[in-house]
Amino acid sequence: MPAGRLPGRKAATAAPEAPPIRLGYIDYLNCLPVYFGIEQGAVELDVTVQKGPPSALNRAFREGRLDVTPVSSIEYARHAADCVIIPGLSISADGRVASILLFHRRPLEELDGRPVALTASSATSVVLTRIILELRYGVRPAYRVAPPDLDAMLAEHDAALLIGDDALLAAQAYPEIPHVDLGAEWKAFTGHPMVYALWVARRELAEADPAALRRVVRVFHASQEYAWDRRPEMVAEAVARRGLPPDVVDDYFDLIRHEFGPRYRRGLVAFYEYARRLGELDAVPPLRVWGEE
Ligand SMILES: C=C(O[C@@H]1C=C(C(=O)O)C=C[C@H]1O)C(=O)O
Repeated sequence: MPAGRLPGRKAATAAPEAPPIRLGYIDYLNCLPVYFGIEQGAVELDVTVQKGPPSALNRAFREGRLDVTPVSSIEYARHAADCVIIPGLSISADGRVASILLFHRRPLEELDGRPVALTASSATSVVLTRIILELRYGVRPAYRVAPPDLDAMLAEHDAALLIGDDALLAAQAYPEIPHVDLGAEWKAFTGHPMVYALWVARRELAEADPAALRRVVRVFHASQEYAWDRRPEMVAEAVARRGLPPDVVDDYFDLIRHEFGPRYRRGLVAFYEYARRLGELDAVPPLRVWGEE
């Protein structure tokens, strides 16, 4: 669906003059279980939608062009003062994730000083790649940001990071190219689940119109319930959208988690600690979850 309004109807309780919420939507299957009910018009929310890769939504939010959106978890840490975290929601996995993949032409232990391509779509997984390569494997490659095209990336680099649907599709298209799953690597290295993205709202909006934000939170939860109650339809929609085999999509929807409980929060703080150690963060920010402050 192009950027524009989702088919959800205007909420009856919205103030008539309230402008629609500007909502971000990561254009990957990992967001479908959160937005399926809204897309299908099953739950009401007055929104305009901007779709894009995480890096584009990170930037749009930073520049004040979105009110509520998923952002890379590292992006939250870099701009924590300007936003609040929507409770009970994330894009996470407890180990293998299937969509955060480092494809490699030589063993990871041999990547010291070698060129490694990092997808321009990511922020969090770029840092995760550094943590795994530098702290787990003890190598320090020469990183370059590149568009998410595996052929082009590996023509000039010894390894390439892809995320989201690009990674799911590349694993199907290039079964002969070895890859590691960075969610599994993170779990083996730290024992923690990994939180890749958080939904955030502009702090200004949270303070000026808490009722609007409460509505959004309710709708997100209702939309997810709708999605999981209709898992076969959701899988069929995902298959139609991306042309992935149904069993791959089904497996993916088992792996990807949207919770943000204590274990996931500890995993996120551990990730921030490592990021700080690598100079990717000045400090580990507090997790400011809306309603808990
Ligand atoms: C698990 C994923 O989570 C994501 C990874 C992100 C990142 O690396 O910055 C940001 C948002 C999510 O899309 C994925 O995209 O595969």
